[in-house]
Amino acid sequence: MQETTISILGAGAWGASLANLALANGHRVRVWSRQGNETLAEVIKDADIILSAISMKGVREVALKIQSLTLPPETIFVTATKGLEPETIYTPSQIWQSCFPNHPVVVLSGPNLSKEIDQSLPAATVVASSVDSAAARVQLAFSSSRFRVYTNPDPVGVELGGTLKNVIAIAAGVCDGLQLGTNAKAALVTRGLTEIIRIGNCWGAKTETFYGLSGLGDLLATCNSALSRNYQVGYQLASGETLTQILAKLPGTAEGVNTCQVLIQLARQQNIVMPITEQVYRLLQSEVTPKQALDELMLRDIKPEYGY
Ligand SMILES: NC(=O)C1=CN([C@@H]2O[C@H](COP(=O)(O)OP(=O)(O)OC[C@H]3O[C@@H](n4cnc5c(N)ncnc54)[C@H](OP(=O)(O)O)[C@@H]3O)[C@@H](O)[C@H]2O)C=CC1
Ligand SMILES: O=C(CO)COP(=O)(O)O
Repeated sequence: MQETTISILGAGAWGASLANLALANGHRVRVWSRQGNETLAEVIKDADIILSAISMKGVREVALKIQSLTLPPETIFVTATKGLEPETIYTPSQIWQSCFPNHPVVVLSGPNLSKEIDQSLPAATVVASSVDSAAARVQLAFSSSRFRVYTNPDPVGVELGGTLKNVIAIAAGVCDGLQLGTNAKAALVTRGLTEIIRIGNCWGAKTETFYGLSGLGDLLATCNSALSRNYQVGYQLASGETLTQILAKLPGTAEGVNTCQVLIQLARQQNIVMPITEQVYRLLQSEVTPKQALDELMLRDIKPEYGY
């Protein structure tokens, strides 16, 4: 395998897992975090690939810092963040691309609970870019017998699958916390996917992408695992804890909390019907209890399965 210099930005759970995957493949790997001793300039020097696993709230700040540094034009940016910027409704890849218009940007997203990856359990993911050669380079750099990497030509669709499922994972946690059963969970996840496709199409994402690993695949993983922080938020809300209490003890980031706010803003502006997302939003705002949110969903007007 071609040895590559990979700089990972963010030493949280996902950044650390991705750094270990790259190290195991024999690449030169450097990791930057706010807590580290090395400067950003030192860490990204001579990087072939700069991979960001920074949580959404820090993406633009770090991208702007790198903008002031000099980079060779062939440096590839990879983004593994699953969130939306509230002010612009940009996805992370759109932020990186707007800051670095002449560099290839690749999205990496899939059903990838970091704790399982850290145990070397098998997993698959997707890398997507408008620059095929960049996606192929990242695919090669991260592929191994325990991490199967597919390419996809729809970066925004791949990215939104990972981002939008976090809101449905909060709802899935509530569903399990209330012990509503397997039928309810299947209905919730399936109707959740309908909402994801409905709003995802607004960004120009392809419907078929949402049926792939980065969409349905990640939705299934996150809605069915206690390892998911977003699922945990919902599960603990169902047991009566407040959002403040839950977030205070949550290990790491649950991006779905902020993503839900951004989605509701967009859905209301564009008149997109998103009943599950709406109830998750109201629950996070303490406007409804989990039981009231369930009743609101079950008692909506009856309608055909497809269409609004
Ligand atoms: N964990 C997982 O299983 C997966 C996570 N993801 C996504 O990856 C992203 C990161 O998740 P995860 O690693 O779990 O989260 P963590 O909370 O564990 O880590 C977040 C990282 O972002 C950094 N960060 C936050 N704000 C800033 C800032 N302003 N400037 C610089 N660095 C900042 C943190 O730095 P510091 O330590 O200094 O606070 C930390 O390194 C999220 O978008 C998540 O949805 C995607 C797939 C799997
Ligand atoms: O995105 C993830 C798995 O693919 C991680 O999910 P959480 O952020 O909910 O832990």
